[in-house]
Amino acid sequence: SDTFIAAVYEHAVILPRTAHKVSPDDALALMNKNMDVLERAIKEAAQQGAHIIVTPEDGIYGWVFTRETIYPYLEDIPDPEVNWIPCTDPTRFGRAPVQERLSCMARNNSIYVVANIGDKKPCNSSDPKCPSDGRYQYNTDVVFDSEGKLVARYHKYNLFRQETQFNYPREPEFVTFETPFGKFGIFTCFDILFREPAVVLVNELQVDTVLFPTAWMNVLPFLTAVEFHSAWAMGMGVNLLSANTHNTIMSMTGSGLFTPHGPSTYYYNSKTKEGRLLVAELSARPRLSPNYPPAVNWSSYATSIKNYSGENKTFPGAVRRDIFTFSELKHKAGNHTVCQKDLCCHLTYQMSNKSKDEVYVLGAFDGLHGSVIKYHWQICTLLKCKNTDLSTCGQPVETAQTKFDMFSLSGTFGTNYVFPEVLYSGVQLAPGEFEVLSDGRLQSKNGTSKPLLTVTLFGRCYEKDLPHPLRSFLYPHNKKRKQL
Ligand SMILES: NC(=O)CCCC[C@@H]1SC[C@@H]2NC(=O)N[C@@H]21
Repeated sequence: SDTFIAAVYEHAVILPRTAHKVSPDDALALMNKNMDVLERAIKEAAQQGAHIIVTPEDGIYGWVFTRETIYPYLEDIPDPEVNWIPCTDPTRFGRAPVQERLSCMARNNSIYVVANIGDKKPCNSSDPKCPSDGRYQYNTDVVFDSEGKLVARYHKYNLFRQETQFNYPREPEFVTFETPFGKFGIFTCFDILFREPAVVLVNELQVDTVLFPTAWMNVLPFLTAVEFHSAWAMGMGVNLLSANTHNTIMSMTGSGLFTPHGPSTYYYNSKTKEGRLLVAELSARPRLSPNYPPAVNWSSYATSIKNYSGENKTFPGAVRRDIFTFSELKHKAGNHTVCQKDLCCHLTYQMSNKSKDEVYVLGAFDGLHGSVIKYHWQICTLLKCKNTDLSTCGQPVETAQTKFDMFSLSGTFGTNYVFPEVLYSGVQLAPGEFEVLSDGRLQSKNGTSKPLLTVTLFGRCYEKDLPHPLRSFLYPHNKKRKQL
């Protein structure tokens, strides 16, 4: 069929009450409490006609673990090649109550169910990389089809900071599966910032829709969940079904059904403690749709024009640890250029009202981001400073009062991987209010309906990333895959 109905559930995970190791029965009791909530969401999604539902990373037991304390929560998850329906044959691969229950939820409600659980794989001294406790532990996504069959298993490749409870898989896995409603790929959370497996799934394996369980901590100004995930779907030209964990203390909120044209529906709520189900109808094969966005040459416009207004003063400013080059937008309207290293960013803008209480800047960043894992960003951004003191430009700010009649932002990017972001006051997206031209300009269509926080072209130069320090230490002989 041309379309399908997709659902994501932002789940407020019930966390373990103790940091100590618990028995397998206690671990299962906690996981069952979470699965009780997920089951209600799955039933509701199925009633609304959904063909597939995505639930969040860490959604069944949380994230506060050591290798040892997570062990009772893990199950051996077989390769889907084995053709297994845990609901009808629960003991075929040993004890697997979580897989059994997820499979039954899928089967009983005739819906594909996507969940994130932990996989354990015993190893021994014949494997020189085998951890000293005799097992590998993986952060794992699983997919059960509408008959309850395990059809996909994906081990998270780009672990985030303190996920010390899990191992890095030796190689990235490129997991896809076909359905009557398109080809699907899957990866998890921090993976979205890297080439493998994310870009390979889209550009080489040509998936239509990416399934994306996440536990994403929001970071303004460029990396709040809905902002970046919506931009990634647009930049890559695929559907992205993003289910975030809901935990406001950890700044985790923001889920959505994102398409190549922008968000179909999304949710961001930092006030409530409740979860939320989102359901929407999406194109099954967006690349075949007549209005699929044309390819973009991200540097075409910016390299073709002369730098605007060379006499604007620039100043350095920190966005977290990254030092940007900024230039203040002193007037109600104008043209600006700001450059850093190989990147020049151009902006034409007109504010609806120029308030004395708010300062906006144009910023450029071209360099390595990150302290342990170092990966290369090229960023052009129009952003609101926290207050009128220029030293606050780049600090998180959630509200604004200034609307724009127009903006047009472009940059001399050295990459094809540029993700267009527009964020309004209150961390709200701007569906249908902006467009990306084939020459690389990100511009408003009819001005902004709400005050503006940021307009950003977020570029990733994957080939300039430094080798991952831990992965190179563990697996020094792994070859770099040839890039397209
Ligand atoms: N569970 C995860 O893998 C979390 C990862 C991503 C969070 C993103 S990565 C860069 C930003 N820094 C954060 O703390 N949150 C954002």
